[in-house]
Amino acid sequence: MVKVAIFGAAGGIGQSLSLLVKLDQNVDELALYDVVNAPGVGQDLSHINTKAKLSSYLPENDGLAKSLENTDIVVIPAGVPRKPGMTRDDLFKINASIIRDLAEGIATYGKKDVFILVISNPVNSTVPMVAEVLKKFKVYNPKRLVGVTTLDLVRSNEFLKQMLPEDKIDSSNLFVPVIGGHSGDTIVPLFSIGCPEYYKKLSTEQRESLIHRVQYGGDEVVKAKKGMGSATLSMAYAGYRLTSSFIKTFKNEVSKEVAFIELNDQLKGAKEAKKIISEKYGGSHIDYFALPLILGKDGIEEVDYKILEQADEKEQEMIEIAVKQLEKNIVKGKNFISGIETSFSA
Ligand SMILES: NC(=O)c1ccc[n+]([C@@H]2O[C@H](COP(=O)([O-])OP(=O)(O)OC[C@H]3O[C@@H](n4cnc5c(N)ncnc54)[C@H](O)[C@@H]3O)[C@@H](O)[C@H]2O)c1
Ligand SMILES: O=C(O)C[C@H](O)C(=O)O
Repeated sequence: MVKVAIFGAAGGIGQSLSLLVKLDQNVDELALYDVVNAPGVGQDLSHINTKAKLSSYLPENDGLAKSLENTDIVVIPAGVPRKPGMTRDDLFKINASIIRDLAEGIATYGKKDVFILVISNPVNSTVPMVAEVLKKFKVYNPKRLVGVTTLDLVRSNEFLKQMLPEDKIDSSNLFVPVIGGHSGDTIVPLFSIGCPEYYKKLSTEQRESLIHRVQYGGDEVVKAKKGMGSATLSMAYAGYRLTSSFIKTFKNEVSKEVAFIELNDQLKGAKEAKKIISEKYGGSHIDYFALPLILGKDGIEEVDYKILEQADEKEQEMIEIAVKQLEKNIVKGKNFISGIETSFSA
């Protein structure tokens, strides 16, 4: 039995992601939760003839608690998206309390071993926030919480293909690790490691333009949508890709993914990653970072820290820049929780 819950299921990402999860034959139950329209979206999806049983909830009548009953995986795309001219950090004001409240709900009503995937921005701050809430409630397991940065990998694969049309690259087969965080300069694509054979072909100008496009790909969509939101369809695809890797762990399948995680000593390779980030890149306070990881039935089984040393010279400079920004984002998320009393009783 695998049950997935989606918080913010009636939104732009939420609806498409719910559709993709409903189509997954490894899912037995899908619970939708939103402050608006979840029953409508749920009714619609419930007509699809796939295995997953649908349920949908609004906050009233203990909706949040019910959506979490026996839930194995919670995916969170709840909150507001950017408008042109905004940074992801500008979303903090509104999304921080939404994410805190949902995390308190998970801590209170969720299974102890639930997997939590956070999509809501700013990811660099919302993930530390969720961890702090779970720590406060003494239910935190660092192997089971990730921030979703998969869209950065998806974009890297696709933008590289678009830059080299003659090579007829199948971008669905590439794996460009994108490390660091999920905003601007904190997004560090490692093309030299993911696809050296193609990266070698690019001029310095092409490399710079490709990296910039990956770092600011989100802005392209925000601009094109002219105030009507940010990436939803590509994000649903990326979010489903990571969600499906978590779903597969219930069939004892192991996957390699990249996600934004706490570099907690309980994770194999995390201590080494922290040491390198501190000594080589000057990030002595960095305890969250997106890195390649192995996912298995207990969640994150291993973190690939070696990649931090394998990056080429330019990429190493980018990691150094990312670390500085990331530090501020992480502290901001943690401080938000430590400064506020919880509203649920533990
Ligand atoms: N991690 C990434 O790569 C990535 C990519 C794209 C978007 N995002 C982020 O995902 C979030 C959602 O984007 P979207 O385009 O789907 O926005 P949206 O406005 O279309 O949908 C958000 C949904 O969240 C719901 N919601 C608000 N408060 C809630 C609460 N307390 N509980 C449950 N649901 C609640 C809203 O009712 C809405 O249906 C944004 O913060 C956006 O920046 C992240
Ligand atoms: O750009 C945004 O605000 C949404 C998302 O983080 C993205 O990368 O598309």
